[in-house]
Amino acid sequence: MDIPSSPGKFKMDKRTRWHKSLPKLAFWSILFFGVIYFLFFRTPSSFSSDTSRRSLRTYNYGGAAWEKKVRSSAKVTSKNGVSVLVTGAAGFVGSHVSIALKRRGDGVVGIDNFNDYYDPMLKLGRQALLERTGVFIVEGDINDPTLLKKLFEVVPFTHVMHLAAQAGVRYAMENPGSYVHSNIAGFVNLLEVCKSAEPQPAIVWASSSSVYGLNSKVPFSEKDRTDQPASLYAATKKAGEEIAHTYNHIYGLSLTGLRFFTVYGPWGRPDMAYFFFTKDILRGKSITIFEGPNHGTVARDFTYIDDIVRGCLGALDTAEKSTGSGGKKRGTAQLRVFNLGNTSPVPVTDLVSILERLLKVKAKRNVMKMPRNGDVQFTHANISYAKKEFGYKPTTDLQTGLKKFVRWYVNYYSAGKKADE
Ligand SMILES: O=C(O)[C@H]1O[C@H](OP(=O)(O)OP(=O)(O)OC[C@H]2O[C@@H](n3ccc(=O)[nH]c3=O)[C@H](O)[C@@H]2O)[C@H](O)[C@@H](O)[C@H]1O
Repeated sequence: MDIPSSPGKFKMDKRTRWHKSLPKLAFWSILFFGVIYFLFFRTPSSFSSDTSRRSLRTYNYGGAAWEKKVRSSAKVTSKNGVSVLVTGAAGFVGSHVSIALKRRGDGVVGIDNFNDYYDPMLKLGRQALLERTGVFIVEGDINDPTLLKKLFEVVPFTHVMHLAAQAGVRYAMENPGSYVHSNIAGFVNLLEVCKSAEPQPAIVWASSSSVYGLNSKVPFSEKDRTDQPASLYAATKKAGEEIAHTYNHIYGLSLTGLRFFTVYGPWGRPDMAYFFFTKDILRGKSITIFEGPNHGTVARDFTYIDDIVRGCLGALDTAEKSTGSGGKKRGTAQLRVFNLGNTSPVPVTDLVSILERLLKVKAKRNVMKMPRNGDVQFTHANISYAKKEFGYKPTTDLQTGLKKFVRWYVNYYSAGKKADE
């Protein structure tokens, strides 16, 4: 480094050193401005935002080879196939839906930011599965308008399956900003790009059973009130439903929201109770089971992933075209919201008993009063609307579904992958 060892020496060599330093100065200036350019103009806004989760890698998109991969992944191979952009494609539901669409001959391109909300190795594992099925996942953020516009330039997607989100009910108290960033800002950014796309795509997106919040009328029907969210997660999903209404009303976007009820299964999310209960039971660690007031039962309408995938495809297949063009509405467009549940709530204590039987290990149960952390005591879906519109009929009970999950879990983690600490 060109730092003077003494002030005297510096004084003596000042002029000659200044001239000698010019090329170095130019080099460092170019490097400095290059870094600034990269940070602020080349990377998506989310990358510099501390409200988003950290991404595994820097995003790198564009170029002939990249476009070729996108086009090839979007290639429709069946007669009535459609081309679908799946957001959150390396996520739990996103990966299963992408594979199902591709297998039936639709063109599928995924997008995912591979953040570290939970073990990114799992997302990479899902990505590898998708690659083998012929689905390319673009690494990038739904908050990046340049990337989304570019994708629509390369492929005129007929549909968007929007499954990217910051999930998890309780984590919203730890990192509220990440929910606003993904579930609100990200959704709006996506809709902005979709509204201007030619043709506008039809959009199917993930809402949540949590929008029912403190609603006590069961089973939950789409007509019930959803103005009492119990968590910020629920509030952002409810906000998404209102935002969907606005974009449908102003721009003629066809929008279908799906209220998923506690989805579980192979390749699931490690932040969900059935997943970390399995991990802790196998390790001999105690698990905490919540109970309601007066020792009341806490229960969930646990829904198996394959049933959810069928629901997603049904919603996509019955989605009508958007009606806008040139960024303007040209007629009334479809706006729908469906419950996708199992219609058979199971107490969390029963979930634990099923896991004990499947794992052949007794759980160390620690029962405690449900903290006020966003959880609700009970969920139960009325699914008659989805049944009527696209024949939605869940077929997997919790026992059967957990058996498949446990088989996957044991295989996956015994093959050398460690469950996240
Ligand atoms: O349907 C949804 O829209 C949401 O479903 C899921 O939320 P939840 O139904 O809350 O699932 P999950 O956390 O697995 O807790 C399951 C049960 O275990 C209880 N639970 C939980 C943790 C614990 O330590 N102890 C416990 O008893 C807990 O009280 C609860 O009764 C998704 O995570 C969420 O992203 C969203 O998609």
